[in-house]
Amino acid sequence: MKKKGAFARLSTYMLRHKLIYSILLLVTLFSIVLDLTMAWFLSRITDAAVRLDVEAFTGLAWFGVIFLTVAGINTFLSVYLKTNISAKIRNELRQDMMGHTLALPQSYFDRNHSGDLLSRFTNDNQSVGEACGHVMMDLLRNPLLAVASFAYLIYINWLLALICLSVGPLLFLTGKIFGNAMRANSVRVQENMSRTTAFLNDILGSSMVFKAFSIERRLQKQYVEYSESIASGEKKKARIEGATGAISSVLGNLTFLLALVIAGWFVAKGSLEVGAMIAFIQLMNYLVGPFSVLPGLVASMQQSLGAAERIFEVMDAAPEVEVLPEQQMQQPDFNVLQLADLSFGYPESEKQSLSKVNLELTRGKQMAVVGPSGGGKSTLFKLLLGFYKPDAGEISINNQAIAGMQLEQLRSYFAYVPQESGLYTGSIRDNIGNGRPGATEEEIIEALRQANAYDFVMELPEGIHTDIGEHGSRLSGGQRQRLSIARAMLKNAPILLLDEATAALDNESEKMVQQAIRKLMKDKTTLVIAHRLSTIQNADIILVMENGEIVERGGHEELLAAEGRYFELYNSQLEQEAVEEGQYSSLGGESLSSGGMAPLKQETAVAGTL
Ligand SMILES: Nc1ncnc2c1ncn2[C@@H]1O[C@H](COP(=O)(O)OP(=O)(O)OP(=O)(O)O)[C@@H](O)[C@H]1O
Repeated sequence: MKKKGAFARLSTYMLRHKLIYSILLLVTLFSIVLDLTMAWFLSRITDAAVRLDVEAFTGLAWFGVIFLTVAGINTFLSVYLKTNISAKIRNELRQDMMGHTLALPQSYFDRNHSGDLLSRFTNDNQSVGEACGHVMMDLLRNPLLAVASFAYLIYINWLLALICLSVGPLLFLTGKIFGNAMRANSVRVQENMSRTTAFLNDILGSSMVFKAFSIERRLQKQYVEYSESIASGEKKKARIEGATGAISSVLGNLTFLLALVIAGWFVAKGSLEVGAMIAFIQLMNYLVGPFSVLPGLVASMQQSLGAAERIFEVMDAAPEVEVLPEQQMQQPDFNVLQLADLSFGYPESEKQSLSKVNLELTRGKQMAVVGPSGGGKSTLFKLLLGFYKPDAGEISINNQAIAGMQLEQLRSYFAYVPQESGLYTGSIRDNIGNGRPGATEEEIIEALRQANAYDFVMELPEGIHTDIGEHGSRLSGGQRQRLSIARAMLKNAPILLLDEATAALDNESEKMVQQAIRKLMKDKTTLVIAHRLSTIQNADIILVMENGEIVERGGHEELLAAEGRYFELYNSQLEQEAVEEGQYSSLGGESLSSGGMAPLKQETAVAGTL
């Protein structure tokens, strides 16, 4: 039933190309006429030869030339149109799928592996394209060819025709049995391919990790397993195809010999001409051939419908927006952001990640959220940006609940600097330009200046047009962060959401990043997740989050004086940094970064305040 659904859905794409399909249908029907004409032509040549009719050969030769030319043109049209229609439908499906994927909520991306999605965009898309072109037209052509050939055979000699037809069901049965086995196997191969793509996606995107941990051998071993599972499926496919081919060919040859013997007998008896016998043999191939290819085609179609289902599964996933958002050009006014009794647990988790969170952030204030890992800090940001909806409680901006806002309107209040810089392959200009569409080169350069990124960008071979590689891999961690900050600067939204990177940067780089952050925070309302408490001592209010709850709040001095959770965190960080600094000193105080070793954190907790 599901398969039918997939076919009906696919038909809506096919119906958009009625004209091409109509021409393709005519070309296909004409190819059948040409096949029958070929049988007729062979019989004429044979008869002329048997009758020693030399004169007839001139006309037949001309006919042959025209026939071959027409057949050639028809074959060209058929192949071209089938490939063309496949390409068109694949293109439309890809675009629709991308449009939908971009509209999917964050929860979808959290649940599904990007490699699996990738395989739907590529392998499944290709399989569906083939179904809409070659497979479908061959499914139409083969039965029609068999019927037309059978009619012609009956016209020549009905008894012989019926004898030949009797082998058809046998061939069909063979094809069906093996077709089922083939389908089950190809589903397994497809699943294995999808798992392998996901695996490749993970490891090829993190080459530094597998190198640093020296897990190449383990990955190779794991990949060998994946690759072997695909190969074993393909070997099984070869066995099934081999067996189908062998049985089909034995049955086909048997039919051929049978027809030859019987037709020869009719010729010897004088009730069939030699030319008719030749035509008969040719037609018989047209009659029997489809019986052996049809089950394979049906299996192929079913496999493609399985692929279509996987594509439609993505398109059926509930989007978070009906229409892809437009980037807002106008800065909205902002006065106050409020969270009232906000509670939230991730859909697949029983744990509450946020529990009755209350806060108020007014214009121009700087608020910092600190706390142990897993406390709920990033989750808070995800809810603010509308990636997830709260289970209870409310978020409001300017006293308007965000639940009633368009997502693009909500997101226009925030400039987000994520922990991972979130840069794309492409030029620096394009990446920073994502902050505001249509930004001029001067504006981009100004943003780079403010983010302390201008100098290093100008030193790159092509300046702002330099390609930064996958996720900015050709840049240092600090450079990536500064570009991410420049992008947020360009957006110039009223509230800055800054998820401070936990990655250790060398001193110089960190100073540059901190300066950039300070500029970014100037005159801005800021909500910052801070991992280094030293960076937030000037914040107007500090919230300590633990187990999804705000367990303490207040100014830096106030919280230290209270000697509570913040005090503990602060002291433990001081101790840790003192230990690290001790380690650094014991190494002779040389520049670790210049010595080629991993940089240790050297600053004390009070340094580098914002
Ligand atoms: N997509 C998810 N699905 C299920 N649980 C999640 C998901 N993301 C986070 N969690 C859980 O929610 C809780 C809060 O996580 P969150 O990422 O908000 O912590 P955090 O305070 O930002 O931690 P860190 O400082 O390490 O970044 C954790 O227990 C975490 O395991």
